[in-house]
Amino acid sequence: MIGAAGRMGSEVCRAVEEADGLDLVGRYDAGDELGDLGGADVVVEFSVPDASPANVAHCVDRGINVVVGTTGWDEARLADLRTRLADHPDVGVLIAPNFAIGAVLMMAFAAKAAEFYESVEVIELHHPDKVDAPSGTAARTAALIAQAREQAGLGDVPDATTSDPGGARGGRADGIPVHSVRLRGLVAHQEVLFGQTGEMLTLRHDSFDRVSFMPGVITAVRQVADHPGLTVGLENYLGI
Ligand SMILES: NC(=O)c1ccc[n+]([C@@H]2O[C@H](COP(=O)([O-])OP(=O)(O)OC[C@H]3O[C@@H](n4cnc5c(N)ncnc54)[C@H](O)[C@@H]3O)[C@@H](O)[C@H]2O)c1
Ligand SMILES: O=C(O)C1=N[C@H](C(=O)O)CCC1
Repeated sequence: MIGAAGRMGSEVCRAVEEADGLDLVGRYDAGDELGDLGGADVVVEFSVPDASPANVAHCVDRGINVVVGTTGWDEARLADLRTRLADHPDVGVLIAPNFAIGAVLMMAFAAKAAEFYESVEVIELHHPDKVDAPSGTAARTAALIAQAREQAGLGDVPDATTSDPGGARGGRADGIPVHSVRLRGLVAHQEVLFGQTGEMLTLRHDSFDRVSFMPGVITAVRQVADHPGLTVGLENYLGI
């Protein structure tokens, strides 16, 4: 486990220790020498966006499969990883912005709904110790929605705003409005609002506890070696 001392890392260590047929062979965090990672077959990586690419590269170069939950993997970082994986065709890497089954379904439902609505906005809500905004889940949701809208021939979301000195309209990801809330007491939550004349559809998912991510992480650990190359999104392992 890389990032073992973190909120997610410590929960993953617990889950792996409780899982039948899995052995936790090493815990690594900032400043630790990764070396051969204790001879691991699979590494789980939940660290920080700026450290994750180097950690994953270290594993790939040693032929170790990796399950990555760290966010911040933009297209440039993914492209570098694909290049690296080309030299290690047997290694599997899964990068998933959200391992909660409900969040994976919410993203799939949002992609499905996108073509039917003129307006859409994403609101993500997380604990205030989170360092990145928008969340990886919101960024991925926006990318999926943007792709579906483009395929459906939908243009920009309607928005007549011409004055917004304080940034009250929030940010944009792939052209989709995204609003990031940071609030003590929250864990990880997201709403996707779809609007059409006379109606509105709201999709909402809540992770109230980090245990919600563990079934997805354990499923990924068990499957990653059977999926060589780079996979983005747990839905690809779940047949969603
Ligand atoms: N995919 C998901 O389902 C999911 C769920 C929750 C969080 N996340 C993401 O996981 C990441 C971690 O979240 P968290 O809440 O556990 O954060 P955290 O701050 O609690 O933990 C991060 C850990 O990484 C360690 N770290 C920092 N630099 C490192 C390095 N170079 N090498 C190894 N370890 C290093 C830190 O010391 C810390 O222990 C974030 O990017 C977050 O967005 C993803
Ligand atoms: O707690 C976090 O940080 C989370 N990050 C992921 C994201 O950015 O989408 C998933 C949910 C929790």
